[in-house]
Amino acid sequence: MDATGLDSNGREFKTADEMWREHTGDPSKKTQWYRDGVSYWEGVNPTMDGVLGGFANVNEPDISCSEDFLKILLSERFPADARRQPLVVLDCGSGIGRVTKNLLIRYFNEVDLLEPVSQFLETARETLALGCQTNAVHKAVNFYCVPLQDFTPEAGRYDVIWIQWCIGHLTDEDFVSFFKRAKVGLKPGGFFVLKENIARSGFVLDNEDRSVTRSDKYFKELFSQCGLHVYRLKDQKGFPEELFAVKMYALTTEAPKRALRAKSKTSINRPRTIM
Ligand SMILES: C[S@@+](CC[C@H](N)C(=O)[O-])C[C@H]1O[C@@H](n2cnc3c(N)ncnc32)[C@H](O)[C@@H]1O
Repeated sequence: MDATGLDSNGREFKTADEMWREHTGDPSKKTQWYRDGVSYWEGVNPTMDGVLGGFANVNEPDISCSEDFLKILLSERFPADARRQPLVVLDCGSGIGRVTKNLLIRYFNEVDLLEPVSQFLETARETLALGCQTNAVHKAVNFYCVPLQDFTPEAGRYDVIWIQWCIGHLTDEDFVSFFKRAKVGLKPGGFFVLKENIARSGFVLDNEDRSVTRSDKYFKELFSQCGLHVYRLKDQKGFPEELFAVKMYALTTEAPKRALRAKSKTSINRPRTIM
């Protein structure tokens, strides 16, 4: 990737590849990169304020904007009158289960959670067991304590794989390899939702939590390497000005169907012989 970037100390990188080489260029550096990322989150309180970096107030606009997006996607891809099987979702980098509890459990019959920090996952398990709309037809089923780079989903289990505010921990190589493996976990018609902070250009490396904020262009280049297509895109609204912009991408394995183009004027108006 040839995007230029900065780290949180103001250091400039001419290319993302230069940054990745420096931080993850050999197996021991890469192991350390992922260890540092998880250690950072292990030191954070398992609370809403903790997982939202001190901005618990963004929970409400975040969930509301995600819900609007999800409703449209489900109605287009899995219309209620055509559904024959229960809806299943995977919440990746679920933290304390904030997105599951406030959104996913209401729309899906089964939710699986994946989170590498065990105290977060335990908090999610306890919160979800305490009711919060969990019942016989809407329930959290599997709790996987693994990082995304080591996870391969069960083939054909998920209608939706939701990935919010965690993909920045993955190197470009692991990003692409994760999505390629995860595609197999989707049911026919299934899709990914990726919700992420967006850099104005290139990338920004956070040296503290070992995560990279990528630009929209950077993400689109990676999606193309994964063989994924942007089916729909929505900008988050209502967040404080000082925060990064946030986008939601719905990604599919098949290219969006284009409406049949009307015959071009030139072909319509072209002189024809009278039969
Ligand atoms: C900003 S929190 C977001 C949590 C949750 N998605 C939410 O929106 O409330 C980032 C989460 O990513 C998790 N994480 C860190 N490294 C990860 C990795 N390699 N794979 C998956 N998740 C990771 C952290 O443990 C943390 O729970």
